[in-house]
Amino acid sequence: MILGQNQYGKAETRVVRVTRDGSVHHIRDLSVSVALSGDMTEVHLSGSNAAVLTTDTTKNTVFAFAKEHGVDSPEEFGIHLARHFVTSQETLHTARIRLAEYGWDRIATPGPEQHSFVRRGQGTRTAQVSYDGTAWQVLSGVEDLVVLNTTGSEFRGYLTDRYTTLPETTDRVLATEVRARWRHHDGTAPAGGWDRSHAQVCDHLLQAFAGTYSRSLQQTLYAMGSRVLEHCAGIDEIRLSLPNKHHFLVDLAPFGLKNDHEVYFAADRPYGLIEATVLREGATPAIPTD
Ligand SMILES: O=c1[nH]c(=O)c2[nH]c(=O)[nH]c2[nH]1
Repeated sequence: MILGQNQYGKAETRVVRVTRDGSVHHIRDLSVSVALSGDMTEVHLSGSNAAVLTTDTTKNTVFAFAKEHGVDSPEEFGIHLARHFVTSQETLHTARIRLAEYGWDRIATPGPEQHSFVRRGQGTRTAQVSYDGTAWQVLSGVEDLVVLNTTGSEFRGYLTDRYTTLPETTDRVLATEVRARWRHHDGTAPAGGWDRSHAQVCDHLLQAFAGTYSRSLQQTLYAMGSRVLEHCAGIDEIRLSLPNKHHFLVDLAPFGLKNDHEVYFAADRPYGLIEATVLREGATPAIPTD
């Protein structure tokens, strides 16, 4: 028997960092998952824990780093953690830090105190930082970003066989829940910073979704990915996973009513799942496909 790939660490540490600027407070809210790999044969085979930095310690490090370094951005926080684990223990060779950020918007209040927030409903920001002591990989991303076009979408001209029942449509609702991850060239920070870059990419994704006349969700996906690569020079690769959130026109004829693209049944499953990577020419694909 041979021990194959293995990794360990504390998953989904929820850390909320409040920064107090007098009576004006700022908040960053993260879920941080640490996965470490290295000389871990003995812990699996003989039960010696001598090479293991405990998952409890990795959780504590997340909290301590939130205090000591603050949270500038998920990417920057992940870089601090990955560098720390790989450079502080000889037995740890690689670190992969996954982060999800839950956004909070300020609730505008009349007085000088600014300490009230409302959870942002628009997508969850994600990041993944990997470091092996030499090379950095930084992926930024977004998930749960739900978007819908009420027209400007058709689907026809597809293959048919004896099992095909789907009618062709020249006007349908197109809706999806965007999951996107994009890779920064050499793990390098964007010129305007991680936060600005993230906001720009999300805006390009939304503009491409809204602005593309869609002959398929596949075509929309490619338009979204290529718009990001066209506008963001530091991004080499983007992977999109787009569930087709089907909206079926309801047959109102039994009630003597005409349905002129007004009433839809929003089915939640099954759903088509359209996934692809869009790459800059010459780039090597490195974003995992799962
Ligand atoms: O945009 C679409 N792509 C498909 O591949 C597909 N398949 C399907 O049934 N509906 C759709 N819609």
